[in-house]
Amino acid sequence: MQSLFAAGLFSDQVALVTGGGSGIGLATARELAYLGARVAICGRKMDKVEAGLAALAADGIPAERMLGGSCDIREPDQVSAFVGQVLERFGRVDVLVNNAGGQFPTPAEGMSPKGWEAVIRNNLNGTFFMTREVATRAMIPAKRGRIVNVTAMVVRGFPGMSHTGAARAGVENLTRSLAVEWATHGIRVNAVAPGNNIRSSGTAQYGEALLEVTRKATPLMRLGTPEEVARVIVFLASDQNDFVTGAVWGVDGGQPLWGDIWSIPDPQAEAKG
Ligand SMILES: CCCCCCC/C=C/C(=O)SCCNC(=O)CCNC(=O)[C@H](O)C(C)(C)COP(=O)(O)OP(=O)(O)OC[C@H]1O[C@@H](n2cnc3c(N)ncnc32)[C@H](O)[C@@H]1OP(=O)(O)O
Ligand SMILES: NC(=O)C1=CN([C@@H]2O[C@H](COP(=O)(O)OP(=O)(O)OC[C@H]3O[C@@H](n4cnc5c(N)ncnc54)[C@H](OP(=O)(O)O)[C@@H]3O)[C@@H](O)[C@H]2O)C=CC1
Repeated sequence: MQSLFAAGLFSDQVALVTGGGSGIGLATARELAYLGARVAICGRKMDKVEAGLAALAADGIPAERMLGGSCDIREPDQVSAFVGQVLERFGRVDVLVNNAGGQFPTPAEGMSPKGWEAVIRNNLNGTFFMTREVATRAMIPAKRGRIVNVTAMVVRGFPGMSHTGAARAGVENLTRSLAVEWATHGIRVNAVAPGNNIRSSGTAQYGEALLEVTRKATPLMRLGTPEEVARVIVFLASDQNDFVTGAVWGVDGGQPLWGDIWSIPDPQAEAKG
């Protein structure tokens, strides 16, 4: 592979990427590993994690520089066990990419309390549990860390998926709070918000028709790639990013600025006649 970044940028560093078995997480783990990092990836399903490890191996990353494990970020005990495994194997964590997440489309009025809670736990709680664990056990003691949270494009709300809109907005606010609280510990905390227009294993489940709607609502008139998102994550995770913290960077082809991104019934259809 070719990288925008200098070879060896992450030598001697350890990166933990949640949801690193597929999509944006895998593209991020791949680039970090290519640049010299030892990488740890996790997900709920071990087959996905194993496929991710196999993809990294096929790219020439040596087995001793990677670790995969099953970990549901919603479960503090599993988070603690996985971070323990990473520390036992690699001894440190320099970079944490909180990429794991997801939701399901549903109108708010049809959402059950359990459905709401499932998505808040998956995106907001899980991110906090992992972040706190890595910070307290690795980054704060080392007085050094780079955390990048992957959110979503929620500046216009998220009609049709209000649970994830609320959770991602929560993560963005958490990003700002921790950037301040942990500046003194040498930890930078940023977020990357992919547009709802990245072609990945994740968006594949929404189908080509919806992807086409979202492509047409993107000023650049194309879908983005996981690698394009990964590049921004990697910059924010690097020591080249010396003066950016508490920021939320969009990677979205201009999507927040224009167009209907998501086909929900027109809320004003009746009024329009
Ligand atoms: C291309 C066009 C634009 C697309 C924009 C999209 C932008 C974002 C893209 C991405 O995020 S890519 C990543 C994609 N991957 C996913 O989103 C999948 C992630 N989803 C999950 O992992 C799970 O669904 C979940 C959110 C973690 C929930 O799973 P959990 O096991 O906790 O739930 P359950 O215990 O089964 O159910 C709890 C509760 O939630 C309701 N529910 C769960 N799934 C669905 C569903 N698919 N549809 C409707 N409702 C769902 C379920 O009914 C339960 O409630 P009760 O019925 O018991 O009240
Ligand atoms: N692609 C896009 O257009 C957009 C993506 N995003 C966000 O970007 C991130 C990456 O998405 P993308 O690569 O596209 O999709 P993927 O579905 O490929 O990636 C999501 C990854 O997260 C893992 N994951 C999900 N929930 C958990 C959990 N509770 N614990 C541990 N791992 C979990 C999944 O593995 P497993 O199922 O095995 O747990 C999977 O590997 C997600 O947070 C997604 O919501 C946001 C906006 C747009």
